[in-house]
Amino acid sequence: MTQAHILGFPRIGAQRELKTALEAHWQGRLDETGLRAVGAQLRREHWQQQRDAGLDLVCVGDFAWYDHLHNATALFSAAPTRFGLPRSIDLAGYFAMARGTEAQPALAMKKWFDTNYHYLQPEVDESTRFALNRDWLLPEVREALSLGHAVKVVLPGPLTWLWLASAPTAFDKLSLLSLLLNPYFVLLAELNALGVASVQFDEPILALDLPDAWLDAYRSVYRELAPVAPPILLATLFGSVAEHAARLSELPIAGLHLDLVRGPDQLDALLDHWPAQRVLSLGVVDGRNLWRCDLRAALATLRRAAQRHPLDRLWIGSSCSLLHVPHDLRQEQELAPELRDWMAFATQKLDEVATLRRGLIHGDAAIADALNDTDRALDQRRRAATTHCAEVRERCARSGERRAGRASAFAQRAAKQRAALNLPLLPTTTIGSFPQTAPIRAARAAYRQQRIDRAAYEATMQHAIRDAIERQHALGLDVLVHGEAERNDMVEYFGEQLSGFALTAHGWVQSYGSRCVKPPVIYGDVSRPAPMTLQWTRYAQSLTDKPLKGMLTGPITMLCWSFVRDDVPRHEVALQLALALRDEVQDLEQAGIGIIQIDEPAIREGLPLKQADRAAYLDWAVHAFRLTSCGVDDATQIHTHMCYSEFRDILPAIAALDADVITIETSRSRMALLDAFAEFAYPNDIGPGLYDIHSPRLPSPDELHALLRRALDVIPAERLWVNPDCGLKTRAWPETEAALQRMVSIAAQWRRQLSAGEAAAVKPVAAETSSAFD
Ligand SMILES: CN1c2c(nc(N)[nH]c2=O)NC[C@@H]1CNc1ccc(C(=O)N[C@@H](CCC(=O)N[C@@H](CCC(=O)N[C@@H](CCC(=O)O)C(=O)O)C(=O)O)C(=O)O)cc1
Ligand SMILES: N[C@@H](CCS)C(=O)O
Ligand SMILES: [Zn+2]
Repeated sequence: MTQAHILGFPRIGAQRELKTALEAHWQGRLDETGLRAVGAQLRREHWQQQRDAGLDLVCVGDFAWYDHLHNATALFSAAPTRFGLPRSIDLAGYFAMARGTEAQPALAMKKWFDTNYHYLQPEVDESTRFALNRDWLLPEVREALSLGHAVKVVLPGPLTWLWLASAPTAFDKLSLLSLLLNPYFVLLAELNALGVASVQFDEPILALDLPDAWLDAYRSVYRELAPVAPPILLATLFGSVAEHAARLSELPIAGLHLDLVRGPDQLDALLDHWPAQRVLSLGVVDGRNLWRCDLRAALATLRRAAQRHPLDRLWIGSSCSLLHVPHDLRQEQELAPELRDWMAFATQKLDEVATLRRGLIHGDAAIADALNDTDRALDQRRRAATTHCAEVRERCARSGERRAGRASAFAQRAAKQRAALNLPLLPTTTIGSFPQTAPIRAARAAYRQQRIDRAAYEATMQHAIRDAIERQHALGLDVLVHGEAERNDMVEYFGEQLSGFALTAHGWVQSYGSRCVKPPVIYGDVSRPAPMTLQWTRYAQSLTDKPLKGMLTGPITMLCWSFVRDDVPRHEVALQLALALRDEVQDLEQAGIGIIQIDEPAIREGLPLKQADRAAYLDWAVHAFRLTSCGVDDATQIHTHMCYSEFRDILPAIAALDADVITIETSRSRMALLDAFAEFAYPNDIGPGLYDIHSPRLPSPDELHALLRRALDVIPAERLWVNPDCGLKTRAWPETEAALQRMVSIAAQWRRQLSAGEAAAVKPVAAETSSAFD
């Protein structure tokens, strides 16, 4: 029977109930029973929503306390031995790996393919062994079955889990595959016995360029698992798998899911190969963006498929999990009705999927109201004057004619900057944000709710900035920042001030663990009506004689971390953003700000998954950054910052950005990334992150010392900066100051020794007793 389903639902809750409960639990204000009750309630509500919308199956296994890949790590008892956990991982052990402990840094956090969601990276080596832990997943399956739902269990495919795991360099992870299949095997047999309707194996790695050995492994995996499992739906997502059509058709699986939003052209290749007696699930409702589905276009695609594949074996779905979109558009009462009419959040997408199923089976007449309403909204969007600005288009056309670049080469600029800034060897700095304290957030909430006026709000922000400057003075940092107190988020803040952007009030999307972001929506041409950061930066600089780093979010990060219009190519939107931000850079320079950081943490994330598409992206992404940054004088120092991504494969593009200084995340990988920068002979200054800011764990002086020493082994001291690996907004002041104090002190020791030519003799400062682990 034609079935309607989604690949997963957001778990954080319409009111971010899971976030609130998790943070209360971590702070000791909610016990495990209370936390579990919140999780169970959310699951119940989300299953009921799927059922009420008319979907044929509900997803079980998409709920996670922190991350769904980490759930599989717990389910298969694959904790790295360094955590010293018992074989059966419990909730406390799960959180210990996610957040780090006094003794152990957390698992590395990595970007989930090209999304802004972060997964916890499993760690494997030749001693890794697996066993099914029945405390995970199975109780949730029983929960859903007992509520009478038709259950589709969602699991990371074994090859995706293994591919994403980190391992020692020379170790072949595939050698663990047969061991990993054992617990899968046992689990699938149990799911079968429980009466689960289907198991969805998410295998997003199929959208990458995979080595043959991994592609070959698909056959043995699914041959082994299929005989004991409920019907297996292998879900591909985030790109086309057309080149694997023949190979996938040979797998002994019941169904295949295609992401037709990211890979619309793959349908024909799959229809050529995919056997008629098996299920083909077509992901036509976009799980990555919030634009309303063009129901007629989606129906046309489905009908084209139905001409070549039996209708009762066609499923209709979301392109990927709805994890990446906010919960419910009905909460957005403050959004302009015109704009709201163009959108669909997760809840509305459930209806879209169900409507498409009805339309496909019963014809247009059965969904006439929905079709007419969509036609009206989409037509209105196409004709809207608010999306088009002739001035912006003309400026972009003019700017596209030339390549942007700094006036002089790095060496000449560096000399002028040294003279202008007068910084010591191994300058110390931070990445931009300081703790977003309760009073800061409360003042912003009060201002938003009009309980305080603009003057009172600004006074609170100025107070926070003054406080941050004083603390940085006391710590002895060399390059100061204003601390970003006034920013709710590094992307949303700019979105609020740029034309062409709209903001939601409740459009939260999980980024990692309990942390959420509210991506702004780019619906029209982008421009900058007025300076965005000048006032705060000037104020901060007025409080110090030290250099103060201006702080901007770069064009590619603005693009990647927003919901972007789908009626204009992404490279054009990037160009518009670059020109708007370029104006801000120049205003900062004119105001006497000698160092300007343009954050581009998302530049790697935007990289297409397939090699063949990468050069074109990197070309326009680098151009956008250079256009933003290169209009300044040689003596103005441009910094950039990147975090939580694998940068090895884009080092030439990173070098082509030609930022004078780059700060990067390296601490969770213990500087492994820095080796890549060194091997590539990265030419400009580097600040490898010396400690992980996403964990409340205080770095020990020994660790800081060892990491700085490793950095000095591969980067000349004259080009090395000392900093944490990302902004400090998620931390509290006591742990922030304690960590920075250690960092500054280690830098000072090395500086003294290097100046005295006695590098080898440097010893770590004595370890302080307490740890700020909370
Ligand atoms: C650097 N990172 C970022 C990514 N993406 C972004 N868009 N931004 C980023 O900074 N991707 C990669 C990483 C991910 N890292 C993080 C780190 C931290 C957070 C985070 O802390 N998120 C906050 C929400 C931040 C925010 O928008 N705050 C607003 C609203 C706060 C709020 O909830 N207010 C309450 C009232 C509170 C009160 O005190 O009364 C309300 O409105 O109901 C603000 O400060 O005004 C989080 O809480 O999860 C995310 C990604
Ligand atoms: N300047 C930002 C960068 C985060 S990636 C911050 O410090 O939070
Ligand atoms: Zn960062």
